[in-house]
Amino acid sequence: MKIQKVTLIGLGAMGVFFAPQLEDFLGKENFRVLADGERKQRLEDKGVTVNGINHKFHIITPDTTGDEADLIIMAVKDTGLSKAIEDIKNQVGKHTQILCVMNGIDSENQLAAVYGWEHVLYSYMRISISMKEGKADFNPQLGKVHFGEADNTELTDRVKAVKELFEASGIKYQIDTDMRKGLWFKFMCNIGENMTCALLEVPFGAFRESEHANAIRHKAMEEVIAIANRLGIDLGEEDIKRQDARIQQIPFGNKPSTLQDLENGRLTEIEMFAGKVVEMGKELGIDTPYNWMFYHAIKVKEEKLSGRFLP
Ligand SMILES: NC(=O)C1=CN([C@@H]2O[C@H](COP(=O)(O)OP(=O)(O)OC[C@H]3O[C@@H](n4cnc5c(N)ncnc54)[C@H](OP(=O)(O)O)[C@@H]3O)[C@@H](O)[C@H]2O)C=CC1
Ligand SMILES: CC(C)(CO)C(=O)C(=O)O
Repeated sequence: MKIQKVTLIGLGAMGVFFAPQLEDFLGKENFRVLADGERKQRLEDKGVTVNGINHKFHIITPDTTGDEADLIIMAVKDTGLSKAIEDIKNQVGKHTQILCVMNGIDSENQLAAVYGWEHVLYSYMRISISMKEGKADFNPQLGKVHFGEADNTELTDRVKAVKELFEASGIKYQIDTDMRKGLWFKFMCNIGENMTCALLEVPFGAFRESEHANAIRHKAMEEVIAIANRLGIDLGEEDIKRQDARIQQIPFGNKPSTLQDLENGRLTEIEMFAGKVVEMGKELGIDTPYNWMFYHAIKVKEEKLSGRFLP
């Protein structure tokens, strides 16, 4: 299996981690961005500017038929996932593989429910990029896409094919031996960090200085560990310690995406973060009071965005 044609849906912060290198390697015809309507027009007219270079990628629409991709990369937000799952329909052929690089632990399940696990690999990102008005500046060497089967003790043909593509196009990647653990570790960090920072309106720097911010972060992460353990995922206190050390190195003023969403007047991915923890806690009989509070408090912050409580 060789990947020659790639379709990306979601040319935002995470999408631009891949797009320039894939276009360089595959050529303009074989690297396509899926979009329609006003979004297509905007991407064709203005493109996106990545590290100072303007790119106008080859845009195709969801109704394009007979031109399936070997690989689909999905980099939309949770709020756009259901529509994106529909939009890729004509891109999925017999051998197509899909990487959905979103945060959270559920996007792969949602994709597999529609297209089948034979088309879906696990994936998540470890890099922070912020995109505003079609512009993003970042060092692609400082982050990675993680991907693979649930268990990668031995690489399957489809994982080898994606690995070969990323190597050839210079995209930094990592294949975790246990991808489900990787995904849940990232989820646990997002719950602790994104939710706490969004609730308290503080940047990552708060975790260097405030025992109170860390107390909330730790309790929220412990709820994720309790759920993960019940599902047989080997996450524990040592993983919290690992992240405690790492968090000291994040630039003081950086903000997780949930706080950035609120500050930019956008709805957040609260349903796939605290919402999912509360939902799974209920199903498994595990109390999740910290995530319950995050869920409802951040929902109120979203309601405030529309000016709902102005006197
Ligand atoms: N940003 C970060 O640092 C990180 C983000 N993540 C995760 O990655 C995922 C993506 O986040 P991010 O890249 O920041 O989000 P962005 O909002 O920057 O990008 C999402 C992109 O998807 C586009 N889009 C949405 N729906 C469709 C559709 N149906 N067809 C075509 N394009 C569509 C949006 O277009 P438009 O703008 O026109 O609406 C936008 O360009 C999220 O789950 C996030 O949590 C993970 C790690 C780090
Ligand atoms: C960039 C990073 C890793 C920081 O928590 C993230 O996933 C987010 O902001 O949503």
